[in-house]
Formats: sequence, structure tokens, C-alpha cells
Amino acid sequence: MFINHNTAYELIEHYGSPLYVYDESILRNRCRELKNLLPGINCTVNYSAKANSNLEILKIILNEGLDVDAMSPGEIYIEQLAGFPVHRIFYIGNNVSAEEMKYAIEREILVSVDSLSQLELYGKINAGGAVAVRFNPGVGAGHHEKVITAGRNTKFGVQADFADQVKEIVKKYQLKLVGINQHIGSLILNEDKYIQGVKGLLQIAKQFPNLQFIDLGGGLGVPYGEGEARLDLSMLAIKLSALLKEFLQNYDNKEVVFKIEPGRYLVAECGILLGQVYSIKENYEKTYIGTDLGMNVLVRPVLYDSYHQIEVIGKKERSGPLKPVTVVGNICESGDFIAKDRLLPEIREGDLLAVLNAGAYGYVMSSNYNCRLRPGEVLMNADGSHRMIRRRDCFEDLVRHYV
Ligand SMILES: Cc1ncc(COP(=O)(O)O)c(C=O)c1O
Ligand SMILES: N[C@@H](CCCC[NH3+])C(=O)O
Repeated sequence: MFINHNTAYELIEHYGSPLYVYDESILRNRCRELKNLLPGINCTVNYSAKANSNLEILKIILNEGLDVDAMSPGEIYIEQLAGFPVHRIFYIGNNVSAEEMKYAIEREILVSVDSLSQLELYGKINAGGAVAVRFNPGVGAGHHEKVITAGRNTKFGVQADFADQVKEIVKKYQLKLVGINQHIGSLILNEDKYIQGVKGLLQIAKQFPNLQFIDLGGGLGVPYGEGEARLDLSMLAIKLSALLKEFLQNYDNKEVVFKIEPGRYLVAECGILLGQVYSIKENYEKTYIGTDLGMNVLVRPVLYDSYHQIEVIGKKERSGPLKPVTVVGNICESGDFIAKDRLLPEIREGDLLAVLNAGAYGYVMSSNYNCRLRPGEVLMNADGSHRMIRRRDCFEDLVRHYV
């Protein structure tokens, strides 16, 4: 963990609980790692902002020289607010309305369409314009079926063998197909799975000889479990470089740019979630640790059975045997948990808990369920100072939209 126990107490006292805390240095290091992934290859990094769209996080990523993708006009809006110029935003929509498409087109933001019908729609709105198409290479990957976004059982992408239909629509509306993209799924820890997807996309790319870019997608994973192996980035880089160089030998446009589109890899490990233990109880065979860390704050365990390491932060160090406990929140659902039957050191009421690797798909998926207030977000600077980068909700936020 990037803060010590005293700092954790200070932060909670100062900003309230629960609280997302991000470390700027870790975030910057991750950006640099991926920016330098493929030396000698014409490759750019699109940060996938859905993983964490905090304005200040976006500004740091912009400052590191990365581009961004957007999944909605809302993401475009916030990315522009962060300072991203339009040519560095790539709108990868899914089942979007004509109005949403126009929102991007009017700003001269490149749009990727996700189906033949959306390509038709694009043609009708912006005949003669530049467009990208998201393909489904037929292989998917990811930590849970809900996040596998390619293969035979997903709504995403244009089927790999529909290249001819794409060409027909492109011709019909005199579009310029400038790029193709894919995203096969999230949390890939085995580089060969990623490579397999890339091979699929490159096969498709061969049928479009003059693309300006080929976007290989995100999905690079980080380890969540104790002792779980990291994705072997250097091996990924070696295999990917070899594959892309081989592809280029027979590809018409030697200047084609490759893109990767990571979300989680950049932001997961720079974030922790702090919360407080309010009550401990035995209920038949189980010990429940009652906290303010419910599914409203971090939904990943409930939604995907995701594992996040938990660190117990007592006022004093705790020794003694580990005990199995179930860590739950304060939401009115039996499924409201953060960790089930987890072996943890002794926990007492008043302790803090730190949920690790909470920077990706944490705050962005939080909610006001049960009229709970969404937590604040704080950034730790390299010199150990900290600042609030989003305030906690207040009661007025709960009623802001009533008319
Ligand atoms: C199109 C697209 N690109 C990139 C990502 C980023 O995924 P990850 O956070 O797993 O890198 C996603 C999310 O899954 C996505 O839908
Ligand atoms: N929200 C998912 C990842 C989905 C990525 C977006 N398609 C998670 O927390 O693992």
C-alpha cells in the first residue's frame, strides 16, 4: 500500500469515510511503462477513460502524453474539459443514437461504429466522412463472462467475416475507413491471450490495405490476489513487436499507427479505497465485519465475484492468527459484501480497512443506492501532500435533479 497507517487515519479524519485515494507517482509510472512498451513501432496509447474518469486523473494522463477513448458523449465532454484536443479523443460507441453520433461528428472527433447498422447510420449522417469500425475477431478473453467483449457470445463488434459488407457500406456513402479497432475483454494476465486477439484483428486488417491505424484494444490486467503473477509486459512487448513487424512487411501502408487501449492497467494499482469498521458480529457460523464499504461504493465483488486484497489498519499493529471473516457494507441487500470468508488479522470496531487495487472500475461504478452518499476522491502527490479531487456527495446532491 502506498500510504502508511497514520496517513490513512489522517485522511479519513480530514476527508471523511469511505474515501478513494490515488497515488500520482504510480499512475505516472504506469503511463510511462505503456508509452514505452513497443520501441521502434509506431504505437500510441489510448487511455480507456471508463476505468476512471476523474477529471484530475484525466489531466495527469493527458500530461503524460496519452490519448483517450470515449464510450459516451459524457466521456467526450469530460475529456474535453480535461484538455484533450479532439484529435486525441476516439469515440468508440456501442448502440448509439444519431444525436450521440452527431455530438462527436460536429466536434470532429473520430467515431468507431460497432455494427453494420451503425455504419449505415454514420453514412447517412456524415456521408464522405472518416470513420472506424470495431471488429469482433472471434476470440474473447477476460476475468468474467460479463467482461468478455469478443467471441461468439457478445454484443460487441462486427463479425470478422463481414469485411465485404463493411466495404459495401463504405462505398455506398463514400466514407473513408481510416481505422479498425477491437477490444476482446478485460483483465488479461496471459500475454498469449492478447496476442491471439491481435492476430485475429491483423487478419481482418489485411482486407483493408490503407488503414491509418489499427487499434488492438485494451484489457491488460493487473494481479488482484496475493502472490498472483503480473502480466509479463516484456514478453508481451517481444511477441507483439515481432507480430506487428511481420504484419508490416506485407501491408501497403507502412505508416499505419498501432494503438493500444488500456484502462485498468493504468489506474487500478494507483487507487485504494479506505473505509471504517463500525460493527462486528457473529451470525451463526460466520463473523461479519460491518463497514461503510458497501456495493454502492465498490460493486466489483458483488457484480463479478472479484477479489480485492484487504489491509487491516488498526491503531496499533495486530499480531496473532488470521481468522476467516466476511466483510460487508451497510446496504440493504444480503449480497452486499466486499470479501467472503477472507482470512484477515484480528479486526476491531474503529479500525480502518484498505481495499487495494481499487482505482479502476471503482468510483465510476459507484452509486447512490439506499440514498448513500458517494465517497470523495483524494490524490496523493509525489511529495506526500494530498488534495481532494472530488468532494463527497452531500444530501443536496441526492435531490439535485428533482423538478
Ligand atoms: C472499447 C474498449 N477499449 C478499452 C477498454 C479498456 O479495458 P481495460 O480496462 O480492461 O483495459 C474497454 C473496456 O473494457 C473497452 O470497452
Ligand atoms: N467493469 C469491469 C471491466 C469492464 C470493462 C469495460 N468493458 C471490471 O470491473 O472488471
